[in-house]
Amino acid sequence: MTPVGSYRAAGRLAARNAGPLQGDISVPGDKSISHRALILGALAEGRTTVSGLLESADVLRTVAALRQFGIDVRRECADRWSIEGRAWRTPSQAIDCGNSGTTARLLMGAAAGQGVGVTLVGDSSLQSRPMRRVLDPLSSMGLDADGSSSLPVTLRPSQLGGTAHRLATPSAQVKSAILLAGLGTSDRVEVEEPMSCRDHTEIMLAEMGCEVRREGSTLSLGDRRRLSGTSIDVPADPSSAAFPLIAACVVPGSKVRAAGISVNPTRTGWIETMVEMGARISITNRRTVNGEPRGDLIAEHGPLRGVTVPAERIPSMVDEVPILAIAAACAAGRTIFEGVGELRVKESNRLDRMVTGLRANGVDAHVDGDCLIVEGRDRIPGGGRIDTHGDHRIAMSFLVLGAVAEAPVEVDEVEMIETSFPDFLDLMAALGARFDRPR
Ligand SMILES: O=C(O)C1=C[C@@H](OP(=O)(O)O)[C@@H](O)[C@H](O)C1
Ligand SMILES: C=C(OP(=O)(O)O)C(=O)O
Repeated sequence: MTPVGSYRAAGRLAARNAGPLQGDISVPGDKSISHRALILGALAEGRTTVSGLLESADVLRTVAALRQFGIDVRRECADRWSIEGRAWRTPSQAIDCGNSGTTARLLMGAAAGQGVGVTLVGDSSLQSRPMRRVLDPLSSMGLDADGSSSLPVTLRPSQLGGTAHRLATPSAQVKSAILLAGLGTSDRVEVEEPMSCRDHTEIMLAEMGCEVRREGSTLSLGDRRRLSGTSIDVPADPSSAAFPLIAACVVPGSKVRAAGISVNPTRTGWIETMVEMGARISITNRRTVNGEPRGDLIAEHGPLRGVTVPAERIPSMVDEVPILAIAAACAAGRTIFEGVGELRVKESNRLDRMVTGLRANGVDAHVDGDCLIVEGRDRIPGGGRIDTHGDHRIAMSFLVLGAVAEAPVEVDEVEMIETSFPDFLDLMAALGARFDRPR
């Protein structure tokens, strides 16, 4: 194996156990809040400025898309973006959402509400992800769209009315699409969520002056639906922070600190789960900025035990299940993740990828219905080669496993880590992780 100089290159990469991970890290901005800051800024009257924006491939897809809708979105300087809200224009060409489900689904809602037509396309992974869950409620509001259940999808300019929609799956993307579409009508717009899922859209709508009410599990838009431009500071992404912090929990002798991480309760299911497993993770310096709670996190190595994670908690940790499955592999006893069927329709079938990858590294895991079951071990043999199916969270999860396994763990591709966490490899290397380019 040849040691890697710059970790940002594409291709295969192996991670090997090189001892403790230690240091302070600066985790990039939250992906969900970054998409929303751009889209809501484009829907607002006046100028919105954003600091801490995540400059990852997925978020840059949203930037490019908004420019196609005629919005002036600029990177003013390092760490400051501006968006001048205005009426949206019908784009002259199809919008390529790349690998980003959030871009595709939130833009469907926003474009429908703006009464503009658009064709949305995506990469092969995004083309295989379900879009009916967004198109059905938008159609019930009066959207005229082609009949397809996946991308490419064409929306035609439509005048929307109201809806009272109960989410069939606890999806923040679907909830957000309906609320954004609802900005284009004065009719009653209600969304009922069976389990609470990330609430960044509601929080940011309210911050920008839109009336959003919650009664129990039902959200509704009030009469005031005009947004005013504002300043947004994006907290660091807890879904990205989970990789180095969980790595610190499983690699003996490690201690990692990360400041300014979103600790919005709709995102902290992974911290709750790790703490239940016995992990030494603490949150200090809690504060709220733009209606979003954030705090400083410290994670240290310690013994973990298997737990059962209830289905109701999954929406608050839906993107962290792969890295939590790595923690479960290092825990004493069995961990059961209940109600994780949604992982089948992410960038890859993440249940299948985790089971196959864990087994390739000597860890027993299986799926039973919608449950993922991982049998923890006190030593991880490693030595597996992972076919990531182009999924960033699968690649990062198994590179973390390599930091604790006896033999290196190799992933087939690392380029797509750019979609959510462009600095992941360099940040892990700065903590002491070692990656090699397999010959
Ligand atoms: O709204 C969002 O920003 C997101 C919601 C989640 O998807 P679902 O809405 O499909 O659960 C999550 O997996 C995705 O990474 C980001
Ligand atoms: C599922 C994810 O994102 P998206 O739905 O935006 O593609 C993710 O980042 O894990």
